[in-house]
Amino acid sequence: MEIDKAVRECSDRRLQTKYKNAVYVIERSFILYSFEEVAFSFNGGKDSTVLLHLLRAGYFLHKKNCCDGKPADSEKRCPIRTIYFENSRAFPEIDSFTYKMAKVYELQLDIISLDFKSGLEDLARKKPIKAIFIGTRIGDPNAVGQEQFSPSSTGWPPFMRVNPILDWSYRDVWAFLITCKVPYCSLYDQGYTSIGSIHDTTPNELLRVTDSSNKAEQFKPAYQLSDGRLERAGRRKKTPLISDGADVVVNGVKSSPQPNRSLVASIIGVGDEILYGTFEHHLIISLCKKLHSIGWKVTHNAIVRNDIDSVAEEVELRKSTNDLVILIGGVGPLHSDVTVAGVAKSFDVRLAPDEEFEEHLRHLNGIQFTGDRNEMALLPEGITELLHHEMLPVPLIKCRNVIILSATNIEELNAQWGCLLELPETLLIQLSPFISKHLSTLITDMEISTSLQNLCLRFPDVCIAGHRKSREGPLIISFVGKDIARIEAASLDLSQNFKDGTFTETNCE
Ligand SMILES: Cc1cc2nc3c(=O)[nH]c(=O)nc-3n(C[C@H](O)[C@H](O)[C@H](O)COP(=O)(O)O)c2cc1C
Ligand SMILES: Nc1ncnc2c1ncn2[C@@H]1O[C@H](COP(=O)(O)OP(=O)(O)OP(=O)(O)O)[C@@H](O)[C@H]1O
Ligand SMILES: [Mg+2]
Repeated sequence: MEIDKAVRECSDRRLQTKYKNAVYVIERSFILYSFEEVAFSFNGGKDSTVLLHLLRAGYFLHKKNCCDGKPADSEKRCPIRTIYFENSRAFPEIDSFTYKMAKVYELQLDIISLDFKSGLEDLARKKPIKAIFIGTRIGDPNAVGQEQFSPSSTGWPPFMRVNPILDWSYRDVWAFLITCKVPYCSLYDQGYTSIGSIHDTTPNELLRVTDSSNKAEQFKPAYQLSDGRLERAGRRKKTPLISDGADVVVNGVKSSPQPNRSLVASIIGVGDEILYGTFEHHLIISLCKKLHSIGWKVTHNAIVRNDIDSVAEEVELRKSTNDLVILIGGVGPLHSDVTVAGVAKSFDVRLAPDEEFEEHLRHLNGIQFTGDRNEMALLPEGITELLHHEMLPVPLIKCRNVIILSATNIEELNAQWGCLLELPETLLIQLSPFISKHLSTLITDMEISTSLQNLCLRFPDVCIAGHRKSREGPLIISFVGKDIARIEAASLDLSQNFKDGTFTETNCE
């Protein structure tokens, strides 16, 4: 069988292991379920193309091993029931590739023109389907919590989702397609790295090449994307990020601005040593200043213990009410480094080995891990995005709207912050900056308190605060906001309640 032979004869040990495991899952499924009870969910994408050829190999080997040594009637033919959910938003190239493959390999194609759930309900009524092969891979948004055999979710018709390539990486997918020299949809040679609908998919910007001679813009083929974590960079996010007026560019697509919205962040420092008072956390203060300088509001700072539950609780609390949560501290190989585990727990996912991250760590430390795996390379499964930048020795970890910084000193923090600002996927959009005005006065707190209270009610959009550096020194009233006219109006309003000369403008805070 040509697929089996190509993989067995190649020198890629890792691909051989992945292939062996996937074919094992497929062969066992053919034993567990009769041929009429299984279906293949095929949509012409790269992952389902890999699965198509694994199914062909698995079907052939199953026939050979289980049917009294009688091989399948043809190496090519794989008459498995194949379901394709067709819709008008699919790329024509995907449609035609799907139909072509179905013809070449004699798949029993069922074209379904309903949404996934209704289509599967309809299928369950008409056919005795018990298991469906799907090309889901860890890292796909819907892979969270899935195993190689995962029953369908509550509310869906009952069937087993069989995910033979769940643990395959982007690199494994391309290694397989190229090693086996099988055809794949032409869009992947035009820079598309993951394909959704015509409305939300563009070529991956990371593959763009500009030919300076004729100004033609081209894209390298998908298999040349070196960092598989960015395979979905050409897929537009379903919920565009919010902005406070400037154009927001998400994956190269401009979205309309939402004036006067602001973005909020929380910072969580992890470390018993900070709570004991033996270590001052200058990094958190510095992060506050950095966020403020790009127009973000910091709503909450917390210091938590080096304890998985303490981290998880705090992240859980902050992630739903903030646009971004930044964690700092508790990252590394020590027993007390529990930040990553805490983040996984807060999202209710397990930690799983991340081969790409492991390679970065190995490269950095030259470590030969003694155990099976390096514990530092265990990352929250299905929700982790590695943030790569040429200035970062190891990528930073992002899980949805939570970013984990590994900086231990101010120099490292400055470097990591600089990189975050340059990476579009960090969510750190630069907003219009905050403007502040400070008035200094020698009147007492008692004399000014009522006026300030009323002022706050009239100007809820301006942050008005008073502080003094010493009991005897002047009181400084600060006005902070984004609208200079409102800040001026608030400070004028206050001055008008007192006699001339009561306030002087000052630069110092
Ligand atoms: C054959 C098949 C079975 C699916 N089974 C489930 C399921 O059991 N539970 C579920 O929540 N979604 C299920 N889905 C939906 C997918 O998880 C996912 O929502 C879908 O692929 C849409 O992905 P997209 O939003 O990236 O297009 C299934 C999809 C297919 C094609
Ligand atoms: N329209 C569809 N019809 C049938 N199966 C589908 C459809 N859309 C998704 N699937 C199933 O879900 C799997 C995962 O889809 P996904 O889009 O992540 O991968 P892909 O389309 O194979 O490759 P790519 O990531 O490059 O788009 C597919 O491999 C296929 O099994
Ligand atoms: Mg796809």
